[in-house]
Amino acid sequence: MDPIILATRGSPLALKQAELTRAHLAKVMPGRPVEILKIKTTGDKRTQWSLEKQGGKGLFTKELEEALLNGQAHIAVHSAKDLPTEMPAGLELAAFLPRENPHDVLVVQEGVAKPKFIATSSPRRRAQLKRCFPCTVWSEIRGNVDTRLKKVANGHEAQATILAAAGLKRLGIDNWPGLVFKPLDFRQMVPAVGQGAVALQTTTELVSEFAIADDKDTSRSVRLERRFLAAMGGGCHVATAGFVCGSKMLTFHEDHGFNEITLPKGEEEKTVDDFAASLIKTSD
Ligand SMILES: NCc1[nH]cc(CCC(=O)O)c1CC(=O)O
Repeated sequence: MDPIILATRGSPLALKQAELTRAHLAKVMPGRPVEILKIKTTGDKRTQWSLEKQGGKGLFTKELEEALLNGQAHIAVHSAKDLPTEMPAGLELAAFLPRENPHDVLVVQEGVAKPKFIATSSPRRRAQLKRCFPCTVWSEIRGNVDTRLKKVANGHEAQATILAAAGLKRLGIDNWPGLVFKPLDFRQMVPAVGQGAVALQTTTELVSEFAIADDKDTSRSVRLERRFLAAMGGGCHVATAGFVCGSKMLTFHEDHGFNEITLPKGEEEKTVDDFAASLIKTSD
């Protein structure tokens, strides 16, 4: 039987996500061999680029999408968080793996109660944590999860950073010499849209074939979160956050602060659209 080819970035976290996908497909489509194709994205090549200033959309996804469109791969495995809301024609999200812990974690040098210097390249994280640490000086940080942990532990760049619990968990990291991990609750830090979820993207022709791999609960939440982000006109360079849990959606936006809304059954999409429209209207 022809193998299913998974396109993935080569970072340690991306490779873990590809392995998870392989294991998940082995369960839902037993007997189908799965191969992993590593692809370097612009974001992997341009390690010195500021994600805020030169970031642009799709820095970690574009080359994976190209592999789908030119037939090199059947599925592109993405961190849902890194995936722009606009998708090239002919591509769709076929499935989401069950979501990992969606929380963010403040990683601080041991013995530092209030970090004066925090490094993060995420405007979402900075805008939210500024409320807890108004006097902190903020800088950007790049690199894989372990690179960032090393940078903070050796103290050259900052005294603290913020990481996704999901990434740490998937890499099997639950402590680091010289650092303390402090999980942030949702009121301090609304997660990024899609955080903790792995999205399986395919061509339109293959969507139905891989729909069997979809975790319905994750899919519903992340699709609603992405709908909110799209309505707010955001990518990862805007401080917009959204997280759906059961019948609630938590949001944060730099101009509108924190909000919690209820999503009535059967009217979830309309409620998200109306809420986004009401926020946009108040900023006119
Ligand atoms: N932007 C990089 C990125 N993309 C996804 C994750 C973590 C895993 C996830 O959220 O699913 C990370 C690292 C981080 O934010 O700490």
